[in-house]
Amino acid sequence: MASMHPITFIKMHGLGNDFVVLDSRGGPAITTPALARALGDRNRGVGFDQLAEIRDSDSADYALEFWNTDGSRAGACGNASRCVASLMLEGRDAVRFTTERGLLHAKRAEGGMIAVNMGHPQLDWAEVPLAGPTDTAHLPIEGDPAAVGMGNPHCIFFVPDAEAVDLAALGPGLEHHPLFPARTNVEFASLAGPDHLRMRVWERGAGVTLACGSGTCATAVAAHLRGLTGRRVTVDVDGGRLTIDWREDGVWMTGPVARVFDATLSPDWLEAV
Ligand SMILES: N[C@H](CCC[C@H](N)C(=O)O)C(=O)O
Repeated sequence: MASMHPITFIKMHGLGNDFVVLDSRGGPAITTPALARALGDRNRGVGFDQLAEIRDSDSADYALEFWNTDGSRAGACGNASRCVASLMLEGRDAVRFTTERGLLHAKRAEGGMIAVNMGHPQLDWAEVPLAGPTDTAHLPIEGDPAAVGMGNPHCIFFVPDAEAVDLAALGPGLEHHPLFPARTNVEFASLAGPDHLRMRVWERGAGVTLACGSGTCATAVAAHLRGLTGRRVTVDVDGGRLTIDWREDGVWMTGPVARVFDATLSPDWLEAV
């Protein structure tokens, strides 16, 4: 892939859910499926769970586009949204940005944390999307999972012990289950205490990750709808802790972010992509 200008990027993570952030505002979009796959290669590229590209927006402060390591697009990514917001919040109290699912908001929270409103959950089968009319609260899949959309699809299982689940063994089959025509992210959660969940995730297009913001929101929504928790919960994922608050104006997610390094892609490497 030839490029006229050096491409710089920022490596970030939220609870170990790691990202390459590209900023192509003021110019043409950079990411292609081939570039996402090459950059996502942890041996020959940089490595990430998702790539987030910042674009210009007519209606908000900026727009965000998300890519998985397999070169597919993701409609939502909560942790990358929080990471990019932390950059954009410099000198501002709040930011508004557009994603595939619409307008979202983010702001600073206590202790250096960043909070993002991930919007309203999608509980209708067509919105998730599922393959046909189905009760999203109880899917006809062994283990009685629920389906929740957060701008991307999630299939959530409540199990006695999330830590005992073999994600790598179960993830691929569920990601490609025929009930989910756009594939799905898969979460396994157990109740760790009052309004406290333990959750682990297999991500569509990326595999096992240490955290998934949209998945945490979807799990908190499903847990509340099943009567397991209130509307505000603490969720422990493999990479740390997120707080989810399902309010009137949407599902808020609060947690830490980290900027790891800034770098420039080598033109020679880019040429070979
Ligand atoms: N890690 C992201 C979700 C990526 C979802 C992606 N794997 C998809 O294809 O939907 C998050 O923090 O929300």
